[in-house]
Amino acid sequence: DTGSAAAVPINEVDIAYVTPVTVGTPPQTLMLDLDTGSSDLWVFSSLTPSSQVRGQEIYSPAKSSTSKLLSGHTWSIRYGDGSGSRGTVYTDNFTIGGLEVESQAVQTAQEVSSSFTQEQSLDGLVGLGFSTLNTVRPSSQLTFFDNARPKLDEEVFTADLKYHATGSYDFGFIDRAKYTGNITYTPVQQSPGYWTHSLSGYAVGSGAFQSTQIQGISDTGTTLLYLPTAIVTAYYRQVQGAQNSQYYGGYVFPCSSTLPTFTFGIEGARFTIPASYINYTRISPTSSTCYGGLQSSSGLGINIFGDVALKAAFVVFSGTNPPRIGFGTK
Ligand SMILES: Cc1cc(CN)n(C)n1
Repeated sequence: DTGSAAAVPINEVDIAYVTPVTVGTPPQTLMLDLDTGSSDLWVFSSLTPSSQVRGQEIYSPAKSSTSKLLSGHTWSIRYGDGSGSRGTVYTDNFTIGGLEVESQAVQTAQEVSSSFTQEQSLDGLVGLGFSTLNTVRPSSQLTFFDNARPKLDEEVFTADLKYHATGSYDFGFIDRAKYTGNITYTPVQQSPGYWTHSLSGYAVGSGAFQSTQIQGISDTGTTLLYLPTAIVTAYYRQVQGAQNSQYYGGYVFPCSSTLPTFTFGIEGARFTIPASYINYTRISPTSSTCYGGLQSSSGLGINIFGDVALKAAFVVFSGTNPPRIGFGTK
């Protein structure tokens, strides 16, 4: 089997991407954020207090003839950006792009943090990290990918995220029409549960490529690219008027700046992030100061290859044994 579904940016700066999924019988359609940086599948639901729901679609297990309570099981998750949610668990039929998993653990939110309430276009997340990260207790649950794996033509899923446009997620096949040349693969270290791998180096603009191993996680649920401070300062040194602002919590610069591109390496391959992806957003709608799509990872304890980097490539998440990740030019 295979599946293919859209990845739709939820706002004009691609802060996150959502994908239509269906839960239950008859199917209830929700727009979920497919997140390779976590492993919980959770949804706004009929159990979410109405004071915390602001325009989101909800899953109502009572309206599904195939829902089953996973009795005595709860979950609670906190993301790197401080957002979080918690609740109870049902199993039900779950499909993405025509690919169905029967009896998928669907984590129903009984509480969500304010940033989720404020994001009216996002109805929950589908964790596509390794199932070891799942927070359901007393018994942890499998991700959609792990449940779908036995029926997939190929043990892969791919991400084709786009800048200010709708991209796609595919399951079970690698679509040759979505990239040129070959996919370059590199090993993944699956503990503690992220898609952890290394970049082979970087270049700022037309500068020389610096060969250096940079370990981090490819995380479709994180908006920006977070790298070591030394690399980030070298980048913004090329930008007139750029500064690392305590007030805004990162590098800002005049929106009129000419930004350099940023190139990262995967083994011998090179992928260049256009300057426009790094001119991320105005710090407020009428401001002429802009916030960068490349920021320092020093506060995070981990480097994160988020959407700003991933949307510059066609990415293959391979669940083979051992797992690996592949990047193709598009
Ligand atoms: C909701 C959410 C998901 C992620 C990335 N895994 N972050 C940083 N926030």
